[in-house]
Amino acid sequence: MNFELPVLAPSILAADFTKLGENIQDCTKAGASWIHCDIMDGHFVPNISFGPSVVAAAKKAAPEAFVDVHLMIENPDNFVEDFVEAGADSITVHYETCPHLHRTIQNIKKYGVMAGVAINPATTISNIEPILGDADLVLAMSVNPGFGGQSFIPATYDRIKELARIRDEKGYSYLIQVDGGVNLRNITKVAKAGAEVLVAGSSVFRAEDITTRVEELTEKLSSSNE
Ligand SMILES: O=C(CO)[C@@H](O)[C@H](O)COP(=O)(O)O
Ligand SMILES: [Co+2]
Repeated sequence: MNFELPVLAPSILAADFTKLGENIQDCTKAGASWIHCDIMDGHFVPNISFGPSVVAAAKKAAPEAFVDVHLMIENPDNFVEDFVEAGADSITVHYETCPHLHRTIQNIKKYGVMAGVAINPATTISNIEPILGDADLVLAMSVNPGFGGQSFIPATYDRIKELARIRDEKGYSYLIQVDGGVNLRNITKVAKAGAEVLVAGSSVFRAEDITTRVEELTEKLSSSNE
């Protein structure tokens, strides 16, 4: 899969589902190479979103896009195969839902997709240190998971830096992803802290013009490297 870092991952949770394909294509037209899909079960998080059929529809709308599936569900192992079949290119599970996280990560990798580990804002990074060498992606949640449209929690900046420090020190290779409350005002600071995959939902899909907003956010990401 071809993408340059840092990369924007528009979250379709905030899309207009009556025009999902069109909304996604507005993103890819503007150069978005990732699409983020939020799966919520009403148990781990207090909200229900959608399942594999919507992920399959997203993949159909943009077959060339990298489909990033964020599982905010209990017992994620039971659903990995369904999301792979739906077209997921990466599957991220929450540390908080996985008593056998090592096994879950290996199970995801068995399908040949990227395996990610997410942590809630209140979870200490040291909890996932034993698994960091196996993870392809680490997602530091910058809001409490469950809803779009929340405000970015500023303590996340230090957590991103810590994840980058551990990766350098240990020679690991995971991508650092940040999710929640990313917008035009803070995206440069989030990227400069070391985030490489930046999820944005409401900032993209609630904009007057989705394509323009993706271009604006991507431009800020490109210049954050300078
Ligand atoms: O996983 C989640 C929320 O739990 C996110 O992916 C949100 O969907 C991001 O939305 P915004 O905060 O950017 O509106
Ligand atoms: Co998400």
